[in-house]
Amino acid sequence: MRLPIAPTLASAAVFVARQQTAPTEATAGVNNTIIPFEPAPLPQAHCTSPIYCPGPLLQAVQLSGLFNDSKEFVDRATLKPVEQVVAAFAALGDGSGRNVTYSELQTFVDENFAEVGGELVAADLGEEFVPDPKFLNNVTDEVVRLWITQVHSYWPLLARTTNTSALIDASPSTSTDDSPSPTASDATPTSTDSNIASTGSASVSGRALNDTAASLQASQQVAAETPQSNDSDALMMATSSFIPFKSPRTFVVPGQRFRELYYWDTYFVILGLLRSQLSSVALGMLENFADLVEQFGFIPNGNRLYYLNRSQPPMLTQMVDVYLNYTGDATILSRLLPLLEREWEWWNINRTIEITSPYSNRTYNVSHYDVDTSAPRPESYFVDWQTVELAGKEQGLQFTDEEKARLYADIASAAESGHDFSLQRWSRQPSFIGDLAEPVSDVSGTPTRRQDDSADTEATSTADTPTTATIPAAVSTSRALRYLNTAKQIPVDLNAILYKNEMALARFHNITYLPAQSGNSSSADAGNSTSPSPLAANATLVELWSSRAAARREAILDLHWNAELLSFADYNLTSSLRSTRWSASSLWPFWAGILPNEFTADNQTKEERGALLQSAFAGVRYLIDRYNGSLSTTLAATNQQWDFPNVWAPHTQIAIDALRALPQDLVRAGGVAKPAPNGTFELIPAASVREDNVTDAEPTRLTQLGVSSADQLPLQPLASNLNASSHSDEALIGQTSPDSGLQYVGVAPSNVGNASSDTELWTDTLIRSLANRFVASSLCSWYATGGQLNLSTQAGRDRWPPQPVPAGTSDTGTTAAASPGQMFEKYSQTSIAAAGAGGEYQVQVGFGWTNGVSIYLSAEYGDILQEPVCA
Ligand SMILES: OC[C@H]1O[C@H](O[C@H]2O[C@H](CO)[C@@H](O)[C@H](O)[C@H]2O)[C@H](O)[C@@H](O)[C@@H]1O
Repeated sequence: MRLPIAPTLASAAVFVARQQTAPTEATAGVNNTIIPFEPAPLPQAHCTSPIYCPGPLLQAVQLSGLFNDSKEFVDRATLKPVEQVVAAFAALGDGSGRNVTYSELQTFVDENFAEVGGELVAADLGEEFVPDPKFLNNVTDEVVRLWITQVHSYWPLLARTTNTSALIDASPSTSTDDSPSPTASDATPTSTDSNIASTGSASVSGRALNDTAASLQASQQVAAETPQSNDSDALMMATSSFIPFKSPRTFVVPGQRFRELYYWDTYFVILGLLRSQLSSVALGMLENFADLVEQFGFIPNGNRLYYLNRSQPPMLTQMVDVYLNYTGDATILSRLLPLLEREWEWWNINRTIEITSPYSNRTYNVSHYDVDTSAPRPESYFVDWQTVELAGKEQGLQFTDEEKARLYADIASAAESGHDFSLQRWSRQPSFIGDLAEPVSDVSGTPTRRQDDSADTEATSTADTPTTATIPAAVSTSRALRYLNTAKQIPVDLNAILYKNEMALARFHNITYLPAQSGNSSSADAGNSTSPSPLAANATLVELWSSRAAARREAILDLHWNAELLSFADYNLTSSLRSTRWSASSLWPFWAGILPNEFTADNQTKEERGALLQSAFAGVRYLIDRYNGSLSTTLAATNQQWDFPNVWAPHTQIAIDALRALPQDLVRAGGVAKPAPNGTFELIPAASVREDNVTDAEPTRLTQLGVSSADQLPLQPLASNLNASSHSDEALIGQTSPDSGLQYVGVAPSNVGNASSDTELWTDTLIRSLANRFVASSLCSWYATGGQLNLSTQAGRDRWPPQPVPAGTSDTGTTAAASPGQMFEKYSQTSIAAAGAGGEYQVQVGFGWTNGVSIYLSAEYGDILQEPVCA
């Protein structure tokens, strides 16, 4: 959206301009404002487009304030060949990129760029799309069934394919298998190499991601009609940031500003697509990812040129696994298995380091997020540039060029994690998240900062440098990204994913199967074998992948498992300690099937070990009791979107799958949910742990949730109607809400469904609660934004009367008219009928993974999902 001149951004542009050394005419009025030029961004090896990658043109446009969201510019195709656009930009100002004015730039953008999204068109799902897929029969509650039927109907709104009439693939290198595509894995051993050590650690200089970006530009030529001519033959070669696939297959986008294919989102989308009987769409997405691995050796964050320097949580192997399990179609492995191995090699070479455990002195290869960049993310240029370049002006943080480059890399690395941003997970010393100055705004106006501020007392200087600093108390949340050091964290979820991938690769090599036949949807890419012979299982590769998995399991148990707290956690290379703060990432190893020795050793009875296993989830149980919503990412209220109170579909899914992955005999031995006469907080394991190695602080007694007492956690605000919305929170009962002045009362936790029997196993209780909570969040938020349920009874219609569509929310980001009622990308743990908030962009709707997980939960747990209470 072009802003006439948005007051905030325009004034920011003026403000920014005044920081520069370049001449400025700011006083002559905003249209004559000089766009900042210095410091010019450094050229980037993995992003070389003169338009969509860091350079004078991108910097001028993104810092001008012309676009409210930097992503809008980089998603616009040009109307002219790239050379002409670059030449037009060079003619502005004094010809060097300096002294360009706002109004000049506005004209330049108008004349040279198309509207966003032209490379994609809505895809027709054809006859495969049925309005009433079989899974609906599993959903017993009428409210849930009517809602999820509509959610299922949103797939066509999110289905896209390449607009072939707008794209001319001019690059043979992107459309043939045999074209030179020098990537990481070309230079590395394949899985037939059994020398694991040879592919061990990586350094920046060892990065093998080649400069494919320049050659890629030729593949993104857009056929565009010149706006100056009515001649329909006047097609000319334009360009865009879109990376086309080999075939224009259908794929599902997250929605709204996320108008391309996203990597880790797709795992959760596919879970829903399969249950919606859209397996060919799921397969097409697997094939799209296969194209990307063939072309680049890895899967970029999304299929945009500006995402080529980073990936996302590596979930393709898991996508293949769920597809294979659901459809039984092992033929897909003939094309995909070598590419899954190739992707693993990329992570091994580019994102794996060798570290020695302080706990055991053993050395391991572990993976982390570590993007090679020294410039702002093109799609978030404005905010990144502010974070880094205004650090001196705003906070007295005098970054060296090297420190600036490091911070840009840590910002991009957080984006690679998929958790952009979490101050708790990616800050230098997560235990020192200060008394952040800005309150969380979406929690009924109640600041929900942690009350344990003891660690902040010495960190109040605003001139700390990032090499030593934690987040000072006085720093606002929007500026706290200056304290990221993502690459120094060893993320427990990433290593759990890679472990699970290694296990899956071992399994895949243990299958004998027929390769794809011609006529099969994957055959076009798999070759034209007319009489395929079976591909045999390969014992050597089973052994190789099993040993890789075993090595990573050892590392995870050593570095990430806290046996006293019975919890996994990220490992922090700066403090050489596991994090003491709880996050949903702690559940991923259980999802991956890693069971620590405490639960398997035979020095305890099975019942004792079963009880211990239940304690490993005591924190999760307490969070369900304490808050209204599903599981949030962390318990630190930082105003970043991957911290409290935001709830994301992936975490509910992984938590449920973690519980499902536990060995059933142990679960049965653990029995029903333990009684908690004094409240469930008391069930949470606690231990004396060191929170950091920087100060000489004594070990602190902390629970699995990273606090010593319940009152150190953010509050669950009460709505004015206590009876309808409040629920059991034993730590707060009797206290007065600072928000409403009302007393907290104890009533049964809401929106958790009903126990199937008195003997319901503890895991089933948690699964039922989590599934109901997530469905309640997405259903209630959908209803609150105009979603309509046409119930069969008058009583039902009275409970769910049509809601007005609130002003400003009628644009679903898909097709507005078709669906009032919004499915959000994120929700809130403290409110059952609200979207999540915080972060660098407006909360988005559509929404791929929310719909996928909602459909999955309805299909798998339709018999225990209940009509929610939305008040
Ligand atoms: O533009 C800012 C960032 O947006 C993306 O991240 C968020 O949306 C993605 C799509 O749903 C999701 O995969 C990610 O987990 C979200 O945090 C993008 O992936 C980032 O790279 C980008 O910088």
